[in-house]
Amino acid sequence: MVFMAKYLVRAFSTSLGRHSPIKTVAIIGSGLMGSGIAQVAAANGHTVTVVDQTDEIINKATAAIKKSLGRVVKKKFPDDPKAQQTYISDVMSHLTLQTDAKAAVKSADLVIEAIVENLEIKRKLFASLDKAAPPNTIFVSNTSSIPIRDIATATNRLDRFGGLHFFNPVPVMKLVEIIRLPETTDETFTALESFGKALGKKTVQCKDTPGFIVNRLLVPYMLEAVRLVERGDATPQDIDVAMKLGAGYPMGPFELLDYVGLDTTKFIVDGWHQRDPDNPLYRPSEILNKLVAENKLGIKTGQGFYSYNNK
Ligand SMILES: CCCCCCC[C@H](O)CC(=O)SCCNC(=O)CCNC(=O)[C@H](O)C(C)(C)COP(=O)([O-])OP(=O)([O-])OC[C@H]1O[C@@H](n2cnc3c(N)ncnc32)[C@H](O)[C@@H]1OP(=O)([O-])[O-]
Ligand SMILES: NC(=O)c1ccc[n+]([C@@H]2O[C@H](COP(=O)([O-])OP(=O)(O)OC[C@H]3O[C@@H](n4cnc5c(N)ncnc54)[C@H](O)[C@@H]3O)[C@@H](O)[C@H]2O)c1
Repeated sequence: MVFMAKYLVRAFSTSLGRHSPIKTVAIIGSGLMGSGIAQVAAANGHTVTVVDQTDEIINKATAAIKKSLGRVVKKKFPDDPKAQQTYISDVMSHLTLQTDAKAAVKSADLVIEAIVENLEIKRKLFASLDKAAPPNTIFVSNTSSIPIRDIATATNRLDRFGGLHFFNPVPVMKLVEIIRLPETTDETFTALESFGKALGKKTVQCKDTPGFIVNRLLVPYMLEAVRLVERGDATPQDIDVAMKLGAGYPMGPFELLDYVGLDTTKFIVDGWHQRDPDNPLYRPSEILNKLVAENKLGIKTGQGFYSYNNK
């Protein structure tokens, strides 16, 4: 009986992935996350339009996707350059990159927002997309730290709104958190779950609680690492070595901060500090503020806690 129940659960969850009602996806924001999500959605057969603010940014994103696909095919088709090229061309043929968000959402089953971590900018975007997209289109935000409700109330579709939180680098990280509002319908939730599975990800669900699951635990850890340095207790290099070799993490906290982006990190810390000013966990960090003021944002600008100019 137990075996039968397990079998049915597994069969159902597999069929969910295969029969995702989401075929056409618009992704707003072509940075680290938007380009990664676009790549994975296109590689799994979705028709994807990615939107950003300028052609220059779009070109950069196209190059980043091709570079990442280059890494994927090396593993998928070792020693077969022709198959590698065919795969890359096929994925790219499912992708359009452009600058008109309203046009992009007109035929989308799902809109994924992956723009800068700023509530007012996200609300403004969603308010305008709400008017341009068909009524049945589902909207999600990939926000790291902003309550989904605060973003969703800019629209009139709370029943078709949720959070879909991917992890960086999207082509490699296997998890997607699905955030559900009380108004999110079962139909919307199931569609998001099947979309996550269709992308080959493991999904977990969480209420609209600060940081959801992963960032609720990760952010205090990362900030405590920065405070160790601010107190002069240890260097970033030694802390990174310690956490990799002593705790088994694939990256140390400073490598990960540079990887995630120090601007995104600062947006998260400032937002949580504003919401919860007495909580010492989210006290602003002097080092982080200084690096961001100097446009040292991590890997994406070539300099953060570490320098990447020679890489
Ligand atoms: C204040 C706090 C702030 C918190 C912010 C939160 C942010 C956010 O909301 C949540 C997050 O995302 S949190 C962040 C969550 N993220 C983490 O915690 C990440 C932690 N880091 C890691 O898991 C690893 O260091 C990496 C996977 C990044 C690199 O692995 P590695 O072993 O050091 O180096 P490797 O050997 O080069 O790569 C290994 C394999 O991956 C492949 N590949 C890599 N990049 C690729 C790409 N872009 N495309 C395609 N493929 C890519 C590569 O080809 C290779 O394949 P192979 O078949 O094995 O040859
Ligand atoms: N960096 C991470 O590791 C990570 C992980 C998970 C979630 N997130 C979240 O994903 C979102 C994007 O983060 P990112 O790291 O990809 O940022 P990023 O800075 O790499 O990219 C953001 C992109 O959005 C574009 N953009 C800004 N406003 C826009 C608008 N109005 N219309 C169209 N494009 C616009 C920018 O030009 C930029 O290309 C944020 O909400 C962030 O919190 C980030």
